[in-house]
Amino acid sequence: MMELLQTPVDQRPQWAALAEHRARLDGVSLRRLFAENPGRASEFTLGVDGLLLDYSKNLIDAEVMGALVDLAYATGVHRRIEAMFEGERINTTEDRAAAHVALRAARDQRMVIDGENVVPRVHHVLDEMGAFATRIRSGAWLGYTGKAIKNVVNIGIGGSDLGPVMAAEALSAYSDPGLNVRFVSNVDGSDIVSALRGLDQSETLYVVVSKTFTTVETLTNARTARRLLVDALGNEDAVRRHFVAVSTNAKQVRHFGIETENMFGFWDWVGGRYSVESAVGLSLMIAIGPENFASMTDGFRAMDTHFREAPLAHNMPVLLALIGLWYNNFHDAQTHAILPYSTYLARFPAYLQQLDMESNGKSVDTEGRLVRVRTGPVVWGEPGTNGQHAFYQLLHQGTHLVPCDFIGFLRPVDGPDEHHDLLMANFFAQTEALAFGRSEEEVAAAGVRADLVPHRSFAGDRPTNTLLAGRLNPFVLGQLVALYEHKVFTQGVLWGINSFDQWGVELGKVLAHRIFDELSQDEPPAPGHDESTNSLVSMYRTAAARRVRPRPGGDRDGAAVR
Ligand SMILES: O=P(O)(O)OC[C@H]1O[C@](O)(CO)[C@@H](O)[C@@H]1O
Repeated sequence: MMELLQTPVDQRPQWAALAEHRARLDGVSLRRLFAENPGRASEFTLGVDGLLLDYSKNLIDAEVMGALVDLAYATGVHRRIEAMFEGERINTTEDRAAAHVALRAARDQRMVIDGENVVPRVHHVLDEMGAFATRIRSGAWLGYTGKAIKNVVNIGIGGSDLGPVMAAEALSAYSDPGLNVRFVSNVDGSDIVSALRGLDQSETLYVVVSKTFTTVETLTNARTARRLLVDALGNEDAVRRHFVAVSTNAKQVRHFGIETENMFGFWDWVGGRYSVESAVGLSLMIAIGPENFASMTDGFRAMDTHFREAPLAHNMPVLLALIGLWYNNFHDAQTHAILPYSTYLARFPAYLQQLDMESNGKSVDTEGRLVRVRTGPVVWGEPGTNGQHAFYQLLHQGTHLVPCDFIGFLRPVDGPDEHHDLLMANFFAQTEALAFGRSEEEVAAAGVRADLVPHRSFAGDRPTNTLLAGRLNPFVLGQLVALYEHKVFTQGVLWGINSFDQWGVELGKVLAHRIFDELSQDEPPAPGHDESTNSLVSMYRTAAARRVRPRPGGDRDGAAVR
C-alpha cells in the first residue's frame, strides 16, 4: 500500500484557523486581556511536581490556545510522543530510535528498543558509573604514583561537553569541594592549557567523552592530555590509571589506547545533545555524587511521565512548544531568549542552544520537501540581572519581538536572603514591565518633559513565560532539561521535521579536514577554493612559516594580522 505523504503544517485547516486568530487579536493588548479576564493568571498557569509555568503574559487567549492544541493533535504530537516512548525509529534519516527517555526509566520499568528491553543495560552502566564515582570521591582509586585523584578533566565537545558542563555548574553547590572538575572542549590549544593550569598530573583523571570517538577536537585534546600525562609521570602505563572513556565506539576507544575495562558505554539511540544523564554525565556524577545524580534522573523521569500522560492542553512541554510556534510562525519572531535568574544556570542558555538549534535548525521536512514555514528559532540568553544591564533595552523598546523564558526560584541555593529578594524583585519587575509597559499618557502624567515622552514610554506586549521552582537542586534541573528536550521534540513534530539528526554540521568538517592539510603540510595540495579562501590560507601559511612561539609572559608574535 502506498504511504500517504504527511500534510505540510501550513496546509492544515488548523494553521488557517491560527492565522485568523492572529488577525483577530491584532492590536489587543495584554492590559486588555488581563482586564477582561480576572482569572487569567490562574487559567494560564500549570504546575508539575513543584515546577510552575505561568504563561499568562503571552499574546494568547483561550481560543488561541485551543487552536494551537488542535494543531498539535492534527499533526499527531500525541502519537509521536508514544512512538518515542515505545522505542520506535523516530529518527528516520538515521534509521534509529531516539529513546533518551529510556535513560531515566526506573529499574523496574520496561523500554523496548529493537525487541530488547534496554532498561537493565541502562542501569548496569549507571551502577558501574556509581561504583567508579564512589571510588574516585572516596580516594580509593589511586593514580599511577599512588596518589588519590583530586582533579577531573572532562574532554568532549557539543553534547559531550555542554550537558556536563552546564549541569556541573548548575549543581556546583552540591559538588564535592575537594574535587576540582574542569572541562576542555575547544580545539583552540588555549582551552586545554588554561584548564590544566596548576593541576598535578599525578592527581588528575581524564574523562574522554565522545559518542563516536572520531571527533577531531576531542581526540586532539585527548592526545595532548595523554602526552602531558606520560611526560609528567614517565610511563605509558600511567594512562590506565588516569584515562577513562565514555563512548558507543569500543573499537575506537581501544585504538586510542584506553582499555575497554575503563570505558563506560551508551548507545546509538541516545543523541549527543540528549545524553547528559547517560554515561556522558560521568564527570558530573563524580562531582555531585551518585545520589544527587539519581535525584536529577528522578527529575527527568517526573517530566517524562508528565509529558507522556498529560493531555496536550495541560502538558507543559507541549504548551511551551505551541507558544513558541505561535510567535515563530504567526508573529514573525526570529529568536527566543532564555533568561535564568540564577548565576548557577549561566550555561543553561548555551546548553539549550545546541539542544534547540541542532535539533530544529532544519529546512527540509521528514518527507524530504523544503519546509514552507519558519522552523527553530535562534536561541540565546544570559542570566539576570546581568542581562538587564546589557541587552534588555532591546527587549523593552527595540523593534524585534523577542519571546522570553524567565526561569527563577523561590528560595536561594546560597547567599544572603537580601540578594535573593532583590534578584527576584527584578525578575518579577521585568516580566511585568515587558507585558504592560508604560503608556505615553502615564509617562506624561508623571511630569516627563513632552519631547522625552516617546523616548521614555514602553509599548508593552512583549511576551514572557515564567518558570518558577522552589530551589535549584538536582531534581529541578532534571525537570528543566527534560522540559526543554520535550518542547524541542514537540516543535519538530509540529513542523514535520526530524529533530534527531544534524547533517548540517558535516560540510564544515569536511572542508576543515582539507584546509588543515593545506595549512600544515610542507608540500600542501594546491588550494582549490574561491579567491577569498585561497588568499586567507596563503596568508596563514606565510605567518606560520615565520611563527615564533610566545615566551611565557611575553608578547605573541603578531606577524600575520596586525
Ligand atoms: O560525542 P561526539 O561523537 O564526539 O560528538 C560531539 C558533537 O558533535 C556533533 O556531532 C556535531 O558536530 C554533535 O551532535 C555532538 O554532540
